[in-house]
Amino acid sequence: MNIIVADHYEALSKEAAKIIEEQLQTKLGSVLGLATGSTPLGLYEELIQGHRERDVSYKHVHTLNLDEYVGLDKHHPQSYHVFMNKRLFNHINIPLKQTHIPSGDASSLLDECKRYELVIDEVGPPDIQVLGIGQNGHIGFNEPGSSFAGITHITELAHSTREANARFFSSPEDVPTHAITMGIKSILKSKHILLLASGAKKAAAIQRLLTGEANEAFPASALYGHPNVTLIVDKEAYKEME
Ligand SMILES: O=P(O)(O)OC[C@H]1O[C@](O)(CO)[C@@H](O)[C@@H]1O
Repeated sequence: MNIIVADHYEALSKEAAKIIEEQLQTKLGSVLGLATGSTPLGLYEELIQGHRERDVSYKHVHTLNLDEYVGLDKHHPQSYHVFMNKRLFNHINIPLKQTHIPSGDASSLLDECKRYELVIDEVGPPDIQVLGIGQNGHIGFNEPGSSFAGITHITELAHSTREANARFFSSPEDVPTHAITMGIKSILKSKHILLLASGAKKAAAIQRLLTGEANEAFPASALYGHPNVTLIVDKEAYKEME
């Protein structure tokens, strides 16, 4: 695992944006795997700036998002569809038909999981997959105990994940109980994984990631089995290692 320790969150976001923009220079029609949550927000701002100021183009890019809440339609303000449109897609020149996010309100969630796995195979694998990490080590919405052989599936969110994400909802009970997520096996198909972690709240997870062993109790440890992972952390998230 290649590790980049950035001084602070802004530097981390710039490092990640640099890697993505280099990828886009190499291959116009790159496939980007994207994540939600707070961590990639700075990266998305950098990418928007790169599009506006340096003419970085997304015309031929395809994106694949990791997950979506079950039960929220794509216009719900807390859906990951709205998140991605507001935070990135509406500000760059990517045709929306080239952006892919699982539907959390499909009439058959099982069929939606199968459909999305086919989309991953048709569009992907991502040249770069952006990942955040939960305090409990989740990647995507693969909570502790998720199989490393898992493909796109419906998952029950851990209590701690619902608590952590309650900040985005008007009340904690409004946080959905389930999500549709790419499985760990689907995530590991990506050619290069960019794992981002910022802030003291992630320090314990990063320490465990860098000192532990592969174990389904800690989903991020599945990344040991991938040949091309770059971890970009800020000093706060890396402090247990120093
Ligand atoms: O970046 P955050 O908000 O700390 O979230 C970490 C991870 O948790 C999730 O938001 C899911 O809870 C992921 O999408 C994200 O990668």
